[in-house]
Amino acid sequence: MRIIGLTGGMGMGKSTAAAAFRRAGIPVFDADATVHQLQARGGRAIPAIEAAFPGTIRGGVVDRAALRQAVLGNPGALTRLEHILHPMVEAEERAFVARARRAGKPAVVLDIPLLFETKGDRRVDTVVVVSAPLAIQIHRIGLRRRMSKADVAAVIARQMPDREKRKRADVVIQTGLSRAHTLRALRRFIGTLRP
Ligand SMILES: CC(C)(COP(=O)(O)OP(=O)(O)OC[C@H]1O[C@@H](n2cnc3c(N)ncnc32)[C@H](O)[C@@H]1O)[C@@H](O)C(=O)NCCC(=O)NCCS
Ligand SMILES: Nc1ncnc2c1ncn2[C@@H]1O[C@H](COP(=O)(O)OP(=O)(O)OP(=O)(O)O)[C@@H](O)[C@H]1O
Repeated sequence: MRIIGLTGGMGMGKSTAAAAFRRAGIPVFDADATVHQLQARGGRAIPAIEAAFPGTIRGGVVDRAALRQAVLGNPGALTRLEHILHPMVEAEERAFVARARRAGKPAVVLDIPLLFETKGDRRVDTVVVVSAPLAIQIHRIGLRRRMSKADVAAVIARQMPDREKRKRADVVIQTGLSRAHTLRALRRFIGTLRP
């Protein structure tokens, strides 16, 4: 089974690319969504987050805005949060890969924003990086997310620079042009996966 890592900075187009893989019948593991599940009602991460960041759990679920406030711009706190979450995300990822293997899937995609930062690139066969110029990245984040400019800058600063990701990629998908252009490039890559 071919394991493809999909990564790229915030707003670079990971979710758009992941949707194209899903449409082609390739199962996608979504690390951001896994974090959300771990923090939602009954989520496994809630007790540890409550202990480390008192006041960020409201009504039994993580108040993400409050947690963001507690960790962004505070690298030590963000590292503590990552140490709680990343082992749980990796356990979910391993279970996902094992299920796909048992089901005889020819390929899977791991959509992981921090793929390189967490050394996840060692666990995949091919790394696909989605990339667009910084100005377009910031514009797209602004369209979609209710995050302050300072929060956006803090997240981008935390992530490996785009040029470094491109250097380490096996395949770079440009998302700075039209959506049609991006989808064509993805279809070309997906075509190379057929046995
Ligand atoms: C800080 C939190 C509470 C903010 O939640 P919120 O709903 O506001 O944002 P969301 O999760 O959608 O993330 C926004 C963007 O920031 C990126 N991001 C999230 N956490 C991190 C991080 N630790 N380092 C770099 N980028 C990150 C995401 O990939 C996404 O592009 C949340 O992102 C979180 O719990 N992060 C820690 C877990 C983590 O490292 N996630 C990254 C993927 S494994
Ligand atoms: N090739 C493209 N052309 C035009 N717009 C695009 C393209 N790719 C993505 N977008 C737009 O850019 C925004 C960000 O894309 P997407 O949600 O796929 O990024 P992401 O990397 O998953 O972001 P995040 O890490 O913040 O979740 C979306 O509003 C999407 O519609």
